[in-house]
Amino acid sequence: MTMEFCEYPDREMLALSLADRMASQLAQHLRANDHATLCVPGGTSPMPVFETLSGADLDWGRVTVMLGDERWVDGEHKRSNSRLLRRHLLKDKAAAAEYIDLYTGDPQPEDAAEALAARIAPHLPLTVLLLGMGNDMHTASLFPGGDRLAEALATDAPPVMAIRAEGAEEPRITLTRPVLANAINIHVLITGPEKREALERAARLDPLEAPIRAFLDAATVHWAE
Ligand SMILES: O=C1O[C@H](COP(=O)(O)O)[C@@H](O)[C@H](O)[C@H]1O
Repeated sequence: MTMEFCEYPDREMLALSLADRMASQLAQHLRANDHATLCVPGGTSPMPVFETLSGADLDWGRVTVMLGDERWVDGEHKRSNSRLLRRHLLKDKAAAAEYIDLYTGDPQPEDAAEALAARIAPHLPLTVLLLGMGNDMHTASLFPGGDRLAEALATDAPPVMAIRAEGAEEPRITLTRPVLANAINIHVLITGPEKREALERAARLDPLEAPIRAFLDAATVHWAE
């Protein structure tokens, strides 16, 4: 499989079109299955997609939503990915979705990884996965230089792992390569020239240097200036 690249005239068009595509994939899955799982990134880029998706006409009561990674901070902290999700996605029609919060309140993410793996297991494979990417080519919390990156990128990695990296401000919890790469539909959302250049560079590198690389062959990349 090779990466599909979609370029949009502006960020608004990107958000509308990507949200529509993700909603269609979830709806199609729900026509043949009882449940669907939507996995999304944190950070700032996906906000407009969330805003549109939250109003999508879907049977949200049969959809489980989770993040691909979380910063180990309280749910009300300004850097919490869950906080962003609650404000921009889990509202309107999407308020009916089940949400699996990766932040458990345990002192360290290591304390929570095993229980989280058991919690997400019945919801796999992910039906629709949206990934973001940092300028350093990290995706989810798979950071270049992360203390357990090689383990998290291994094909036999545990589904959920704690990870620490210089580029991350706080300890993280992340879904790992086997869970992410096994998603039925994979989308990558990036905006701006710097991220486009980083993505093009990542395509020529090893996942250990550019973790997003691990998912590109099966992904549709969505980009706007
Ligand atoms: O720290 C994170 O960063 C990436 C990219 O975020 P953005 O703000 O540049 O869009 C995000 O995909 C990841 O989920 C998040 O934890």
